[in-house]
Amino acid sequence: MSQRINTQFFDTKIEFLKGVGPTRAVTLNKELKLFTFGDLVQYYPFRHEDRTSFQRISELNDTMSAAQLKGRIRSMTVIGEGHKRRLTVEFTDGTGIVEFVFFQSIDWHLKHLKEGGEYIAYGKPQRFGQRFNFSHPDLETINPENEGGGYFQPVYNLTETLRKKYLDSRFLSKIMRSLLEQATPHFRETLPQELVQKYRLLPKAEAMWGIHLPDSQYALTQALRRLKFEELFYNQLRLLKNKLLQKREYPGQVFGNLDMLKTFYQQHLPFGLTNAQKRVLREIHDDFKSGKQMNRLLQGDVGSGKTIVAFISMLMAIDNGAQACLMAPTEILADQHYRGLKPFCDALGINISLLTGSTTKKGRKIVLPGLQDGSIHIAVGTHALLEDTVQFKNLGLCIIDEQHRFGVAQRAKMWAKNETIHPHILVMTATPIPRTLAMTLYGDLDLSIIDELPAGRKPIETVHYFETKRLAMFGRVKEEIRKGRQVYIVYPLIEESEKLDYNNLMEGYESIQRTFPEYHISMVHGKLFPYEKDFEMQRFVKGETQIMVATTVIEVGVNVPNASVMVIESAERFGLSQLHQLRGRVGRGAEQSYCYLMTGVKLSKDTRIRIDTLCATNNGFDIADVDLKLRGPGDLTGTQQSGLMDLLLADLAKDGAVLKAAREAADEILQEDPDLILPKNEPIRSHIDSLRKEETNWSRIS
Ligand SMILES: Nc1ncnc2c1ncn2[C@@H]1O[C@H](COP(=O)(O)OP(=O)(O)OP(=O)(O)O)[C@@H](O)[C@H]1O
Repeated sequence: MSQRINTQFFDTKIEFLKGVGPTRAVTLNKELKLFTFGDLVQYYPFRHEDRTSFQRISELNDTMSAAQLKGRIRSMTVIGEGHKRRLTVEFTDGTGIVEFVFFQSIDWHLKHLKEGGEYIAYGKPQRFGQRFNFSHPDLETINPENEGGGYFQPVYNLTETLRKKYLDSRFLSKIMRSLLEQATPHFRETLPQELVQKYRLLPKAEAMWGIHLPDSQYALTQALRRLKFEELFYNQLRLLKNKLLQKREYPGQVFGNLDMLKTFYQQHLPFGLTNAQKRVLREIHDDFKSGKQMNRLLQGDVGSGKTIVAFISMLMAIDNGAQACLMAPTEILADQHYRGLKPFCDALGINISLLTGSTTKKGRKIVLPGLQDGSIHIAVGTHALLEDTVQFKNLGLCIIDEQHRFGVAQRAKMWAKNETIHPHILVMTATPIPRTLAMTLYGDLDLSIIDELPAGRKPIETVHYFETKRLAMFGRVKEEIRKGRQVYIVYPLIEESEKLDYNNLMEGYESIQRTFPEYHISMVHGKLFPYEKDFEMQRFVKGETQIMVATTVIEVGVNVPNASVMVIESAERFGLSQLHQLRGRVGRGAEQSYCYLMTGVKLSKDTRIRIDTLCATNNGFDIADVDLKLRGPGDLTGTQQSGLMDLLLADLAKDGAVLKAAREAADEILQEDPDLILPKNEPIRSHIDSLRKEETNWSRIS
């Protein structure tokens, strides 16, 4: 989120800044989209080089990520020709000799560097034989400003054109200094004093100096903390304020009657609910009683029993004269939910129907009128439910399984299916999202977590096998099948190399047929027609086949409790959360289950971490944390574009503590002053005003 500083001073064009002028201004406009003082001052460096002290050549070692030397050029030699040409420079400080190597801008260096001249050099030392070598070090002549070291050099993102024109980080830090000198009296405090004091934050102006030109590591850390806090505070304030508005503006149907639920609970529920399931149901019921429209995210690890929570929530709606729908991301899942819930519905006298892309015209002719006249109580389906032709008499609850496959737009579409009084929305996800991410991504939803697995589940034992040990793995698989268990063998399928993957899958299938001639095998992949998928799936569900060879179509939600082995082929090609999801297809009954990760022999560092993490833990939330660190939030959710995530400074993988504090602060302020009218909150009001000019995200909020 931009941290716009809205005073006239910051609207001044950068060409008027000392050291810039019209020509450079045009380049900066074009290359970095920097037009005004405000743009420039918010162009933050992405790191700082520690130029506080000098190292001696005799002290250099291999572990240093960078070193700063002060010395003299002994000689310069050009070696090679054409594009193999390079310049080597011998440099000494009296304690030893190092070599600088330049592959580019050789002529420029020859012109500007002088043998015998004294310079300060900064770069990464690398040992070559007896000597240390610096590739393209940063060289400066010694002057009164840099002679003693003692400063941090900010490093800005630059383009090639800028570098060619010598508009480099040093240039930017110079103009930044002159800008900050002028700007200091113009910075407005964007946070209320109370917050600045309570969270011991630097004042805005000081933080702006600190992030560009800190005089110590401490000053930099403090500046970053203050600015990240501000960014996250406004991010959370917006989400919480939205939530507040929604609660205020949108009434919800009240579902107070629980008769059907009690009958179900006493007569039909095949197991006792876990405490976590009970707690979550209470949270949902509290929402249903509140008279406000519910918007809740239900997170639960794989196999934690979300479906039954969904069903009981639907019962509450139906018991009170409303209809409910459950939307799943794939036909297989929709079908599974339908088959799983149908017997319960039959026992309770509830009409449930399935609506997917493969529902026939004839089928639709029954389902659509049934939903419209209210005789069908529950619709289970895929995104086919979103179509305009699907109309409900009184949709009271919409449950969306696996939200991240649906967009926010779809959520809104479901919302509009009841114009009189919007349905309650429950979003369920089995991909645990780290708390920090959930707070920013779904910060406007209430959060319920099922953090407990049903009793009697044994943790899945996960083992990594290199391809060379395949036979040993097959041996263990056989053992399990002999005990009467079933096995999944999953192959990756990604679009770019679909054909290749398909061939792999077929080869795998044949080799499995050869290895297990005595057993029956099902195969499911994306090229099958839905009815074929369904047929194969059902053979496995019924236990007619012992092995299911599949691509990731089975990734989410498939529930066959007798399956106790999951073999993941080419595991290096899957992301961590996806591996966890796949593994979650086993361990759903009382038997000990196993997950075998097959990989080639050469593993990258990231793959190693993924495999080790999976072997070490079954906890989806811990896994999500590692995944966030490995992949970053955008990749994890595919929501980089959503606008919710465009954080400039804060890193959700690392700044969890700041985020928590910022959310707490935003929450406290809104509790006390929901409309932000108290005089002490004036800085917030005027900051939002300036943000609103730039960002539509804020425009709804008054
Ligand atoms: N309290 C419970 N005690 C025993 N078994 C339970 C309980 N709750 C659910 N189950 C069973 O656990 C299995 C997994 O439940 P469910 O399919 O709802 O998981 P889930 O949370 O949707 O997980 P996933 O997202 O992996 O599909 C099902 O066979 C279900 O019947």
